[in-house]
Amino acid sequence: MLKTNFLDVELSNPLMNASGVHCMTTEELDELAGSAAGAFVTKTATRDYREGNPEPRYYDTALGSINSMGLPNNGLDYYLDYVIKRQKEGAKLQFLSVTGMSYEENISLLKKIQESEYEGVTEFNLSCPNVPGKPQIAYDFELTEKLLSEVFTFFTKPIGVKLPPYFDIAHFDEMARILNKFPLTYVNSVNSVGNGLYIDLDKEQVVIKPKGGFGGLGGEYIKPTALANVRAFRERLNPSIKIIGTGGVINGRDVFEHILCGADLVQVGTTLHKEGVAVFSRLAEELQEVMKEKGYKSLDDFRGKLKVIE
Ligand SMILES: O=C1NC(=O)NC(C(=O)O)N1
Repeated sequence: MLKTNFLDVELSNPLMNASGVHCMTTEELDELAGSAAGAFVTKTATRDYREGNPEPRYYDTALGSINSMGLPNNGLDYYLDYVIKRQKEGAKLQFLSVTGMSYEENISLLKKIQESEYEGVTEFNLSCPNVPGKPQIAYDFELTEKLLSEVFTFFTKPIGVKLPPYFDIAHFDEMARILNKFPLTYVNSVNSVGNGLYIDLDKEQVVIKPKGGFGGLGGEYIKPTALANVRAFRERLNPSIKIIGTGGVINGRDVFEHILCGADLVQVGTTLHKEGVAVFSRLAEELQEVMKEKGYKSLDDFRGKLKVIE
């Protein structure tokens, strides 16, 4: 009922973690691999190990979360070794998330993956909002086009881009125009809604230390934005470019809405952080329930079929 196909690999369901949540260590990754999730993605890796921003840097709220992690990770080799090992053990589909701390590092990271034994998917994170002084790449259209143009002069393995949310139709148009130039496997919309501010009223204080309390928002706050980005890119991108929908998934109905907007896979961040890997079986059951209520037998029956008001 929930089975889906991605790069000719059959997945039991369209659910996976959002990069950054429950995927920093091999123990966490093993737990994801052993869970009901259809697939998993690693924490975004930079070339070298990164401590990340000072704590507190993550805070769960009633309606979602705010984070300013600052790309803490164990370095590319740690994650590359992990996915290659699992690939040799027969893993069919894996996602490795990467980003560089400079233009040159972005290129050198992808060259290293291209030259490695890894045959899985690379998720190129163009949208981390939390490294002080490092603007989100994908908000710079020229830079994004320049970077992807160079990447595709040598990169031939499956690759998707993790995008920030856009809030202007002209930006959807411009970004889609650029992305349609490249043989991307997919586009993942959205990363956290950058630079929000959450206040502890009793203390009259922010709740995270980095950047004066500014951080990326996740959870219920961002579902309408996430759905709009999934829908906008599905409407604009070549059908050969798949869509991964991320943002605001609390229950099976939210998963259904992402797929209705065009998502092929759906990632879960904040709710996974709050609930642990049991969230995947809950969401799978709830999605099946919604589909049954509506008389759908497969995801293809309703994917991308959101109706407008004529
Ligand atoms: O791309 C990212 N998005 C986030 O919301 N946080 C992390 C991070 O800060 O490392 N990175």
